[in-house]
Amino acid sequence: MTDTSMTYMQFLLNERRRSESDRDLMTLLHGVATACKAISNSLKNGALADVLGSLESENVQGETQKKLDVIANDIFLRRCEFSGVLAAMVSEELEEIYQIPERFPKGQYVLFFDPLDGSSNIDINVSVGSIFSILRLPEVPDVITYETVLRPGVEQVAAGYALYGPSTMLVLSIGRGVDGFTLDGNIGEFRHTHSSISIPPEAAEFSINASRAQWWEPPVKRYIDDCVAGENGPRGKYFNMRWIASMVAEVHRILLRGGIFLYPIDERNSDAGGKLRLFYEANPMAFLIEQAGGAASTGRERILDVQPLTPHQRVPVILGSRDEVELVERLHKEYDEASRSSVS
Ligand SMILES: O=P(O)(O)OC[C@H]1O[C@](O)(COP(=O)(O)O)[C@@H](O)[C@@H]1O
Ligand SMILES: [Mg+2]
Ligand SMILES: [Mg+2]
Repeated sequence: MTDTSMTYMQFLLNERRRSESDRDLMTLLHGVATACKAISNSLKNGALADVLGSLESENVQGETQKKLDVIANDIFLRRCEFSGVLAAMVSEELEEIYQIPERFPKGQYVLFFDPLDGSSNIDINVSVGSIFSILRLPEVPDVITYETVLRPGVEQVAAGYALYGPSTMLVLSIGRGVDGFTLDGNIGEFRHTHSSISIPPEAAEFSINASRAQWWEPPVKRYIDDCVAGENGPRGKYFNMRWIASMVAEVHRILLRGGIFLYPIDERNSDAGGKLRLFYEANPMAFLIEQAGGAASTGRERILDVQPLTPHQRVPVILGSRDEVELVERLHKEYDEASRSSVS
């Protein structure tokens, strides 16, 4: 039974005592939670406050920025830059690395974040989120370059997300399982509501943007066709489908009731390497999913082992219940082997 009287701050202090995690990591995790509370507040008034709609500007991904993408980005920078524990920040909304201003002390941590995930849902009042990933540098160089921070996902020391839904939640791992907190509007504090979250290995629910089926690779087509075939098909059971178009909301559902989420590489996004970004979407979600007993793959490789090349790199994402992800990986392996043997 989760002791819901425990606040997020108390949880961090306990974790610090139990796992000798250093004080600086807890300071940063507190700053991130404060940023998420402020974003939750900005969202709450929706059309009553001037936060909906798009700007003229585009981000480094070539996407038109939503007002809230920029508001949330500023909130993260302002709430974390003075923490004294950061070496730099990397955001979906900033092309360059955000260097910590000279006037603030620096530390060894790098914060990667997607300030507002599920942006296409903001103006229609559907759940959105924020995603973060934390890396610890061996030392603090004077100037942080991308070479310094382009580390594989296995090196993350913490990751999590905030979900701005009917309630606001924060889900986090510091490498010792996954815990969830719900924002208590009466005291303005996150309280511990979900402890040691674990994903059931089997699943009967998939989520994928089916409008892209025409461009999928054969292994993905095969996997989805078999699910859709239901009881009379090769899987011998019914599979339900969900697509919220907010990765945070999909991952949250999977953490709580299992399932599989796929945003695979396809003919339309293959030049970009996929849709979702490695550093502030795929890596943090893969860290959480694995900590909860699930699996996260590109279809051909464990996401946390992907060797990063560029800061806003995209990768195929297939994550969730272990048995399902392993099945999708097997289908990719068989397909690649068959393709290779057919050309040789
Ligand atoms: O528009 P599509 O193809 O359904 O894609 C939805 C996906 O794109 C995203 O919105 C991308 O994230 P951002 O909103 O942070 O750019 C994911 O949250 C979601 O899973
Ligand atoms: Mg996103
Ligand atoms: Mg975003």
